[in-house]
Amino acid sequence: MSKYILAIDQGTTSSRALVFDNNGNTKSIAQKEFTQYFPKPGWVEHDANEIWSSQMAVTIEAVSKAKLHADHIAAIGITNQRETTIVWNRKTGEPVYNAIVWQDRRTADYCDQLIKEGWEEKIRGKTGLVIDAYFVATKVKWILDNVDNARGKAEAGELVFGTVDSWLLWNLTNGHKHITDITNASRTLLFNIHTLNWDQELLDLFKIPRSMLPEVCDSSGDIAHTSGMLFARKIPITGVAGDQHAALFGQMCTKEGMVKNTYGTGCFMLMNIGNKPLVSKNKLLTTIAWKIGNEIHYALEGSIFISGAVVQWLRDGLGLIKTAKDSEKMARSVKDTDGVYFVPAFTGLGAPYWNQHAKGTMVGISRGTTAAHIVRASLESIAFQTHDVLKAMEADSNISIKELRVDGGATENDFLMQFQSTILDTQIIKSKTTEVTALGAAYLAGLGVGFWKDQNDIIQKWKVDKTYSPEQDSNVEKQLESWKKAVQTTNYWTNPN
Ligand SMILES: Nc1ncnc2c1ncn2[C@@H]1O[C@H](COP(=O)(O)OP(=O)(O)O)[C@@H](O)[C@H]1O
Ligand SMILES: O=P(O)(O)OC[C@H](O)CO
Repeated sequence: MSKYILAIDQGTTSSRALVFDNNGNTKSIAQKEFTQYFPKPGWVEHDANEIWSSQMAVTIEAVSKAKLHADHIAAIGITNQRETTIVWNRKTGEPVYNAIVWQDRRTADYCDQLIKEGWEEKIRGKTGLVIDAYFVATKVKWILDNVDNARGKAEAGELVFGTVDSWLLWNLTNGHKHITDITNASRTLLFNIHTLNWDQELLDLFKIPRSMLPEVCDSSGDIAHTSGMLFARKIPITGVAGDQHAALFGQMCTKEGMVKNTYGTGCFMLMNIGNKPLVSKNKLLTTIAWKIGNEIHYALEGSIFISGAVVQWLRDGLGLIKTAKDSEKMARSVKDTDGVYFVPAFTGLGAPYWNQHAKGTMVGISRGTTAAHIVRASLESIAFQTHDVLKAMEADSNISIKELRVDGGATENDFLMQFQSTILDTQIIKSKTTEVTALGAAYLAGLGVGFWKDQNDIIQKWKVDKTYSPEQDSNVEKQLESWKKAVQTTNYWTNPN
């Protein structure tokens, strides 16, 4: 009877739900965009209640579109935008403030202070992360310090915090479970990735009461059940992982050295590094890829904050293109960028540069520069940022990356994928399923409920759509050199000393 897995994919710009069959084929999909709030420059917020209502709406829609009912769903898998932080009232379930989104920079100055105080090495050692406004802890601290009575209530045990997985699980279980999966926990700056526990020294540093913390669960297994509010039957929730971790699993990068890059709003490259948390010497992050029972995998991660979002900006901010797809035609209409380089540091620069205060910088403009050159430079910037992360990853792991598995909205762009392959001198392999993140969550859930026997059962289902191989281009070195100078210019602009 239960022949399908339902995946809930709560992303930065939209909530999605997908139903997958036993072969990993998509039976139905429903998607709803929700409101982005930008209350001040550098601030990005979501309405946590809208996250939940949009997610609930698409979940019901996906099941009904597939002409199924609750009995047909063997299990639910959850995957989510990571680091986005919500604090809510334990009794009423009401958020005390909007969700502070991963892109939000409001705590950048406080992070600078922590760096000055010399916390970098200790925090990296314990959490695998760098000190940056990107992560959760400083966002929770900001809410406790800035929302009326929040700190007092938190200290009295009245408030709880969670990332988006935790918020969805709370609502799906009607407030019965306050849990988070281990991959999401590993993005908080509060979780020790060696001991696999919340770290008291870091909780003290950020002044976050322990009573606010969710319980940490595995990424696959018996995690929770829906409360019966959403669907008549209580459905088991047996898979939960942050979206990039789920995508690594969905790409079946289950062996050490395998790498994927997801080209969505941002770009996130993850390499499976096996069961040892290798600490990066090249400004990458170490994160927990997944934990299933006693089996733990770590990953090296390069987080690029802006990739597909640059194309949205070309469309909505500059009006240079009508649709994201147009960017390809326009980029191809010129033979190169005519010397224009664009560093799209709209929300600071992530890996491997980590400049919290960076702003977008365009260099090399002349009277002959056209919209097409700017569009092309924007697409190329995605590939150049990916190049810098990949090189850092090779240096850290001592592995020469011969194959990069890719997914996400911007992989629809053939120009970008081909350029990427040439710049990296690496094969780019696009998987057949475009919804790899949701599929990864479905796989984790399916394994947790015995829908699939084991990982080998799943590996065979992974299929290639397209492969891009490097083209001969004598300009690559020169372009990389110019890109490097453009990044230096960006850094100089925000930090002239
Ligand atoms: N043909 C295209 N060329 C370049 N970028 C594209 C194209 N199609 C979609 N995108 C970009 O992909 C992103 C959406 O991808 P998606 O994987 O849905 O991201 P997310 O999960 O972060 O919302 C958008 O930022 C959009 O601009
Ligand atoms: O929602 P996405 O796909 O842009 O992913 C966001 C990341 O999880 C942020 O770390």
